[in-house]
Amino acid sequence: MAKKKVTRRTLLKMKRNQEPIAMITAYDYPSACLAEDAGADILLVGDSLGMVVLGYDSTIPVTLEDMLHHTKAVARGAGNAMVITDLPFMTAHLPTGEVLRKAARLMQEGLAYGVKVEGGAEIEEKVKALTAAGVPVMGHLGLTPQSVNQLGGYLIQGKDLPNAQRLLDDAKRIEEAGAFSLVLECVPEELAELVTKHLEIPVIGIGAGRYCDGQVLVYHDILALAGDLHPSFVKVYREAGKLMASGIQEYVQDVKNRHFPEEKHVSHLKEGLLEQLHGYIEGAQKHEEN
Ligand SMILES: Nc1nc(=O)c2c([nH]1)NC[C@@H]1CN(c3ccc(C(=O)N[C@@H](CCC(=O)O)C(=O)O)cc3)CN21
Ligand SMILES: CC(C)C(=O)C(=O)O
Ligand SMILES: [Mg+2]
Repeated sequence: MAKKKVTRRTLLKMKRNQEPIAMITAYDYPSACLAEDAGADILLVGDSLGMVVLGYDSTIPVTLEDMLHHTKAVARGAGNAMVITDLPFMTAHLPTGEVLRKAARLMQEGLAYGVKVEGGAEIEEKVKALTAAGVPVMGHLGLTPQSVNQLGGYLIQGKDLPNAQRLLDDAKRIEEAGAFSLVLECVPEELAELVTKHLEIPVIGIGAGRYCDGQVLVYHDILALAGDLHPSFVKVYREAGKLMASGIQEYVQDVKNRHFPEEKHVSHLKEGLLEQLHGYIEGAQKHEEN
């Protein structure tokens, strides 16, 4: 577990000291407890939960109510780690009052520390408004999965000069709008390094190479727990999915073969009680006959 409550100041200090920031997604109480106990600095309640937990094939259908439900559970498992929740699809493009109200619900009801918002210049004013209202904002640039239908797939971003320049400009604008950190997803390592050096706020990469201030991966990806998605930036640390599948298969077979439950899993009636119950049943049957 991180020694002290992680705040935006902790993360700034880590960047200055070149101490890597470890972030991982968490979606419920047990995943939050495991990540917290492992010493993760930030738990991200990512809208990827739509794909790895709720079974949708993108993050687009995920609602604020979904995010709230999972954020509450994660907050109960988080000790010192910072809990950040994704604003779901379209939220940041609503009128400012509505954006503030939704962010407020994630903090007041969900107990999130702050929110993460996908986008650049087009959401700059919303980042300013959130920041002014006391909502810590984490930006998210590069591959922004909520725009998958617009982007044409989960593709590496910022590969040519105009797109790389736009990413650099967006990053600076999001920082200047008040964001306390930035996620950079699926961009070439050299570009991510430039952004990281260019910004004062911590940059946390996913598929963005080795030179960001921190890294984030999806919980289910590092444990090979789910999904048809196998992004090339993922490192599988444990084949937990296989372990779980074999355990569940064994249980089902044990039930069908009557190998479960065994004597040690059962309780028994006290001496004599069974005979009394037999007598009771016989008495009831006689009563019915009469
Ligand atoms: N399980 C999971 N892990 C994630 O990292 C993740 C989600 N779900 N859902 C929401 C988004 C979608 N993400 C993705 C999904 C696929 C790729 C992917 O396969 N990318 C190709 C790059 C293709 C190219 O441009 O060359 C890759 O090979 O990594 C990347 C990010 C990241 N997020
Ligand atoms: C992959 C991370 C950055 C994310 O946004 C999510 O999990 O939803
Ligand atoms: Mg997300």
